Amino acid sequence: MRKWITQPIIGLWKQQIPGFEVYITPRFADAMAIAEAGADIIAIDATLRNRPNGETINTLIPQIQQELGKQVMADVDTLEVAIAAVKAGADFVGTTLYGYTKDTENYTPPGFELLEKMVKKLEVPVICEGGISSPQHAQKAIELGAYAVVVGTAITGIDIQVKNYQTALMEVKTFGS
Ligand SMILES: CC(=O)N[C@H](C=O)[C@@H](O)[C@H](O)[C@H](O)COP(=O)(O)O
Repeated sequence: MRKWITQPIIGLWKQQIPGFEVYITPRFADAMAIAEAGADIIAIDATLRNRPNGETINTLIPQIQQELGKQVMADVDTLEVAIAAVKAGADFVGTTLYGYTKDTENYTPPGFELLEKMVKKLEVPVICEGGISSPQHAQKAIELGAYAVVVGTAITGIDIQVKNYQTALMEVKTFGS
């Protein structure tokens, strides 16, 4: 992508590491690979859960900024985690993990409530990511003060969308026959 566009790219690397729940850019080594691939902003899981090699957001965020010269987007699930990430130096925070951690498993993205709280409390730009599935959702996020909106599955998840149509139509067929 870097070769074709000049717009800023947010990069991340999902890595499942046995024994750890953190999987979005869990280690500095992962961030390094993303930086080499041409990302301008590196998104990391900024929750306070354990990560490999004893790394923490307090070591990882400054290291990415100082050694790689990249900005950091902190993917968070709660306001407390967002505050800690900003304290550690995060340049952006995102609602990415709202609904995807033990602390938020009873909530469903988009995290508009979290977005509102973060916009009110934090000095850094807040990105609304996760569960944005219509232009109206995106509009609402911006109205609530989001600096930017990330749309994933609703645009790129063609396999999921086809499956949803298939499931819905199978139900009609089963119940209707
Ligand atoms: C929780 C997690 O792992 N989120 C990931 C973040 O990198 C991606 O799988 C999501 O697609 C992205 O956040 C956009 O969300 P949605 O696909 O709902 O628009």
